[in-house]
Amino acid sequence: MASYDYIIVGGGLAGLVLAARLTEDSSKRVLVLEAGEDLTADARTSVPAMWPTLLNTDADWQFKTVPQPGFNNRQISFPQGKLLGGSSGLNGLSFTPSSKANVDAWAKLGNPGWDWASFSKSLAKSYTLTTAAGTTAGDGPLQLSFPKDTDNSWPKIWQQTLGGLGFRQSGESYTQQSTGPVTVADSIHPASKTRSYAGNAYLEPARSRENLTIVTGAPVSKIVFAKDGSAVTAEGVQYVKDGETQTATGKEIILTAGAINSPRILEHSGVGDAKLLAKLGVDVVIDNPNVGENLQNHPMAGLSFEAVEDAKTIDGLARQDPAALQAAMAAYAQQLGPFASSGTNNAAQLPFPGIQTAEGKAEVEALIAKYITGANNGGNAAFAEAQAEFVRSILTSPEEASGYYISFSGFASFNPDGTMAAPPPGDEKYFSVALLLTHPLSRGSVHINSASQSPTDLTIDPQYFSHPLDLEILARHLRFVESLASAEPLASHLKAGGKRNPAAQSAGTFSADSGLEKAKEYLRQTTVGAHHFTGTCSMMPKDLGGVVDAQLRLYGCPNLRVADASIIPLTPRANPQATVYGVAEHAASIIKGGL
Ligand SMILES: Cc1cc2nc3c(=O)[nH]c(=O)nc-3n(C[C@H](O)[C@H](O)[C@H](O)COP(=O)(O)OP(=O)(O)OC[C@H]3O[C@@H](n4cnc5c(N)ncnc54)[C@H](O)[C@@H]3O)c2cc1C
Repeated sequence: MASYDYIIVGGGLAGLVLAARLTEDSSKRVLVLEAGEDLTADARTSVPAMWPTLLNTDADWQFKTVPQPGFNNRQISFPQGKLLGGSSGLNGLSFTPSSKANVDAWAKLGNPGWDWASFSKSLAKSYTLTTAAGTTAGDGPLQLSFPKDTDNSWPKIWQQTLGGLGFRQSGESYTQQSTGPVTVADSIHPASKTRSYAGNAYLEPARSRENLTIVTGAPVSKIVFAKDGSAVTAEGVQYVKDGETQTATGKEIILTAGAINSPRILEHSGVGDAKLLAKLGVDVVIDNPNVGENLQNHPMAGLSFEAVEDAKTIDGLARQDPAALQAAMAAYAQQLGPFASSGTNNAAQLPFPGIQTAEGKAEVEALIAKYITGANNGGNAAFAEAQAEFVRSILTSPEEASGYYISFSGFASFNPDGTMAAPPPGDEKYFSVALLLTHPLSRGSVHINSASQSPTDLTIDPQYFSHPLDLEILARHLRFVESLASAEPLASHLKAGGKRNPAAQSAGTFSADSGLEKAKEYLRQTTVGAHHFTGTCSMMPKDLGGVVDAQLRLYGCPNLRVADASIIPLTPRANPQATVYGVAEHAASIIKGGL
């Protein structure tokens, strides 16, 4: 049986960052076990716009929530990458670091060394950013760039419209804080305009190292523990390869299977709530009811508005019009056009609508007083208090964002089950704004419901909108989206009285007196979950709800660490990949003894 210094369970975003960094020391032998396959040579991972073609294939875990009462009992299906590189190989490419306030709040929970000042250094190790002017910042493996197109007027329209409403770009858009319009970088290589991700940027330079072994198509079923009195040591892992169960042993195990699968593997291995595990017939190794709790995700909604006839949008391509497809392919040959970018570069981080006025301040204070109460906070009371304090500080500051707005030159709407909706038939063009609640208070859970491993052995319950303040805040941001559409210069690029996405069309306007209630009902009907799960093996003191300590060691088993999106105790304010790269770089420094 082979033995290693480190066994990395899950060769996804965090797993491959760790594999690359830990094998820099040639004396350390590292094994990576990845359930999915190596698709690094597959065009669906490399051509930026092709990622949706990987959804609902074998490269996707194809998860589904239980019915969500806050979403009128809809079940929301959602993807997670099952391939070398994990979700970084099929994600939407936006690279949006979180705010200083968010990361500092992790440290405040009792995680020394995880404040913004320290964490941002690890984040900076991960990327090289090439600006539109061709200058570079940083020298990390991941390549970031902006679209090269110069004939697109939407970015200016977006910035000028927000500028007219008092929101000017501030701070640095991708390396620190920023409130107002932001130009978001893509994880796309500036030279080739292909996806840059853990599967190539981190893996390629490390792949040929003799001390690195990668096994794909190798789902890990459990961690093997040894018990000596009350001391628990992780000895190795059990995995399946070509239908055969195998075991690998290692001095240290690092779990990086993502926010859904990391707690799943722990529970199948006997680490979790003893009562739940005993009921399912799993032998309990470490009793910690926090495993699988604190599941956080951004609720995401949006509005599409009909654009004027000569607007440049991607609706023709989305309707698979052959001429539009041909034009997009020709443009991609020049490293331009919709295939060469995420299409989500023009965004905004905006505070509570109206916070700049005395009325707005009073409104948010009244909402906080009404809704942040013990009865609503649920779960671990001490954590709920800390989380509420953090969210209160965000909501009451004109410098912090409670809404993340992503503009899109085309129809962008979701089906009731969370999948992307196609544009309605016809030849109308659309401009859309997707809206995310940056820091939801609602928290859910993911737990196994059976000791036997199967695709249905998980109960995933994000509990969207279970905290009533989330809906109240998002509804006010939705109204603000509507008001944006009637502000200049954007208004002149939309058809007066034009169509909207069908659900918005039937809901009517949200700005009238009864609009807030309409907005809430529209959100219950149409909001979906982003693919941004965090928190299920949270890093914080155990009595606050923690699963790992600030060195990322599992409570009760010091040679098992968790080091992926699941350790993030308070979710980042927008798309999380940048933060997960930072977490993995930080973890590598901790493990190598540098921190
Ligand atoms: C469709 C989609 C779009 C997204 N868009 C964006 C975006 O535009 N911007 C952004 O910032 N973020 C985005 N994200 C989120 C981002 O990609 C994730 O937050 C990030 O990849 C999480 O990293 P991770 O290492 O925790 O997990 P992952 O990258 O998901 O890696 C986990 C790995 O573990 C493997 N694994 C799981 N279980 C086992 C097992 N039992 N045995 C062996 N291997 C196992 C998985 O197959 C996977 O490879 C998106 C995510 C998705 C799914």
